[in-house]
Amino acid sequence: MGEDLQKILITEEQIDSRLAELAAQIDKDYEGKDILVVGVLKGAVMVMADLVRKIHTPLTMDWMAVSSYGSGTKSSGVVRILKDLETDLEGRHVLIVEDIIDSGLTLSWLKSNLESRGPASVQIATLLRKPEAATVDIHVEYVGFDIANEFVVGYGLDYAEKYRNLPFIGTLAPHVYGG
Ligand SMILES: O=P(O)(O)OC[C@H]1O[C@H](OP(=O)(O)OP(=O)(O)O)[C@H](O)[C@@H]1O
Ligand code: HPA
Ligand SMILES: [Mg+2]
Repeated sequence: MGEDLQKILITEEQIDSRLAELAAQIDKDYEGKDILVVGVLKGAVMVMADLVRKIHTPLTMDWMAVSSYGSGTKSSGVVRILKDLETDLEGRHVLIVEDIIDSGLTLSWLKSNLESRGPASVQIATLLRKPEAATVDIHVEYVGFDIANEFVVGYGLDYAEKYRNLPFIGTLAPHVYGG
């Protein structure tokens, strides 16, 4: 797997300390409330697992699976629900946890979908964001790192379902894409 990588963009240690900062901010902002943390499968699994363990505010977890990428590197723009939440959102403080905001299409669709279910609030936490790739304007409360507009893998992020288990964020060598 090593020869598939071009470079490491964000190390395991950098991810860990940035998530601790985000968790501290979340604890401050949600003081006195219960949070319903919604993880977006499959990419957000690692962020979700590591972030919630650093949050001290009472919380429950639920999962949603949506997909807009299929097996390629470009968003199709069509978001499909593959698995819905099991929780009633009425009156809940919802915090969506994502691995990455790229075009923003997935989250902008997901946020309005969840907002239509009567929650008290819906906010977003994402490990990564690509400001140059945004095609929709979406307000995000908690951002781990803004990165350049290149395809990244690791720490939950895949290319054709591979590399999710890398403990860091990296970029792929051109030969992996068939280049
Ligand atoms: O901002 P966007 O351009 O919409 O891209 C971001 C979304 O795309 C990826 O998910 P994907 O649909 O590939 O599913 P996965 O999490 O199972 O990999 C990623 O995990 C985000 O959910
Ligand atoms: O850069 C990316 N890498 C992996 N999956 C993704 N889904 C959206 N953007 C990306
Ligand atoms: Mg995802």
